[in-house]
Amino acid sequence: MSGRSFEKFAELASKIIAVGKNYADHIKEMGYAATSATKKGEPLIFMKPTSAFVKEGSKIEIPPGCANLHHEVELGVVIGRLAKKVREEEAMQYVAGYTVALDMTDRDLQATAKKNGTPWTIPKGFDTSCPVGSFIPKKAVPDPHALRIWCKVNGETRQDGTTSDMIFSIPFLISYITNYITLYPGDVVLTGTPAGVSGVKEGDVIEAGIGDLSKVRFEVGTYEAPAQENN
Ligand SMILES: CC(=O)CC(=O)C(=O)O
Ligand SMILES: [Mg+2]
Repeated sequence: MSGRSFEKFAELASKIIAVGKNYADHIKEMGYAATSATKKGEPLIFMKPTSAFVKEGSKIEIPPGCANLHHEVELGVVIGRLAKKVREEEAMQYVAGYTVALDMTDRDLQATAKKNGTPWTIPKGFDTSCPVGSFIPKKAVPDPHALRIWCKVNGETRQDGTTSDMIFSIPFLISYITNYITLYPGDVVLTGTPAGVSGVKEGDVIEAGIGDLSKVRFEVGTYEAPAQENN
């Protein structure tokens, strides 16, 4: 993204790589047996399409047929340089900054996918499933593993955790992911959610933040077709 501002990360062709089961309290609330994300003790990785990005000012759309839409507040890591097979010790050099993100999830559809062993593409990747805040430059965050991360629905606190509770650290995750998938400037890595995920419905207001660094506000709504232009 040379010469371009990272403020635009959500408008470019940026991948969203998401990490699941990275906080023990969330693993517990979801009823998972072990604290390792996978049988091999490696992180659980999935992707969201770029069409999942939504910025403040637009609504989070409830996907068709969804009766159980959950919020998951997450620290988003914005990649600054092409990263391929990066060593853990050098991984932070590839970080441009951070953002507050929501990993919106159709929980019923995800449960069905888990039961059937099918991918989470629709339950995690539907349009507007990745609301993001503004870009926070790396220099504004002395320690990304010591940040309060919180989420409120209609003013009521639902999630209040700390990034110090991540099971897999940011350098480990970048190294692990780039061993398989090359990351490009503007790509975003969602680092998992702490406990407290809960359902939202039309009209609810979700606020989320990372410490005092960044705060976002999104309203939950339904899809509104753009007005037809008369030729
Ligand atoms: C169980 C999940 O939905 C995994 C996930 O996204 C997480 O943040 O943990
Ligand atoms: Mg998540």
